[in-house]
Amino acid sequence: MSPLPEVLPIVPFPAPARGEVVLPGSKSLTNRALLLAALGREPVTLSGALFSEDTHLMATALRALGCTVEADEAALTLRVADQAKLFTATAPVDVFVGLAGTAARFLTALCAAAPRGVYRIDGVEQMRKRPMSGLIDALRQLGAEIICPGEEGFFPLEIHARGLRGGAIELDASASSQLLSALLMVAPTATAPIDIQLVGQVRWTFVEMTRRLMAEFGVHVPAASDGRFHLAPTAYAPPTDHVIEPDATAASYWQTLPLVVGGELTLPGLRAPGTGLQGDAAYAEVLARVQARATGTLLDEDFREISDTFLSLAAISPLLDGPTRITGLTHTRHQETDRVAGMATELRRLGQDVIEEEDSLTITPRPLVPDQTIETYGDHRFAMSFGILGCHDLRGDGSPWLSIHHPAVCAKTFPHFFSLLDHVRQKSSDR
Ligand SMILES: O=C(O)C1=C[C@@H](OP(=O)(O)O)[C@@H](O)[C@H](O)C1
Ligand SMILES: C=C(OP(=O)(O)O)C(=O)O
Repeated sequence: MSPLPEVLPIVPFPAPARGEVVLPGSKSLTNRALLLAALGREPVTLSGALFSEDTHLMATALRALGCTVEADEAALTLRVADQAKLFTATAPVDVFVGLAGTAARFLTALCAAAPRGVYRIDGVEQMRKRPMSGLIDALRQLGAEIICPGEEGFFPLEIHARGLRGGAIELDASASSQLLSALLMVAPTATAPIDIQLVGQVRWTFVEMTRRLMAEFGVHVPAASDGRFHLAPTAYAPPTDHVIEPDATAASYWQTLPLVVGGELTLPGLRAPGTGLQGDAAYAEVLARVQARATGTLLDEDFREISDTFLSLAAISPLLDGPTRITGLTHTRHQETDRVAGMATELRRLGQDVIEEEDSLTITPRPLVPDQTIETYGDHRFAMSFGILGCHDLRGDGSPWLSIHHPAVCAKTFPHFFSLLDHVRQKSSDR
């Protein structure tokens, strides 16, 4: 794969999209499965795994913590072994989480649950601004010693581990459901039962994914009752082999492309809404409503539970038949970037009428302004979602009219996104 340029002009599709798109494995499932495999005793092979920056960070961290992670990118497998060597280092261990929210939250919980050792965890500058305090508070209530050498409640962290002691605690996971997922996954390793009382709202889809994957790895956690989880100390019993589902969020770009260029794509292995572990599969239902709406009427969609996919729709909203209102977005202001503000800025750059509120965006289509370069703010989803918009043949002559600044940010979850887009464009025009 040749390196992507600093600014990438997107070549419009000359023909409707056709063919098959092989999706990468799910980021959320790969990083959860790596952690859960590390908590087992026997070797575990993950197949269909995602190979990207976020999963590389997770695998590298687990190796730094002592276990073996063998990666075979050609076969898309990750094999976790030598779990007995975890946490055996006598010197402090440095763990780098980059901008990976999953790695950041899951590894913080894992290190705090370690029986011994000193762990220094840090990420990139933007990661130092992402919410951590709910998890830090909860882990401290369970006996963890966590020092924040910078700003209290944010990375970098220094953890002096001595295991988790159990007990009744409160957790505020309103800023990120990953804070709760992280705690749930390590809670069974505590020396006594843990009761987690949630304070504030939680987005449930990714928590359900966590609970269901934990069950596949041998630990059954009853669903929350009145916002309370009860977790008894239980040993993980991972399967020898575990298959990762294709990434439902990554699928959203390819599901959106036919709305932009026509045609149809097949996405082998993608689970239909409600049939797999990923809530983002419900994006297909949003697209069905987009296609069913009467011209000129408002499309009003709550993306709170599937917010990673909101950019996929927002970026192509200039091409839709009426205004689009997208709600449920407040928490996305604290992700890779402030996604609400960034999306408003980029859509306005393209001439769109955008109303930005704390929790929502309302986009009324206006004629697209060509020859603009989309800023990506270090956020993979800006690069990919506007990459799909650029496939629209705005001038009708196949000439690029939209460019993406720093397209390589897609490496966070989908390193070959733009080469795959080229391939699909080629295959579509071959017919
Ligand atoms: O648990 C997970 O795997 C994820 C949870 C969501 O994060 P928040 O709960 O922080 O919104 C989502 O945006 C992220 O991409 C993956
Ligand atoms: C929010 C996202 O990632 P993270 O896992 O870093 O939170 C995302 O992938 O859209």
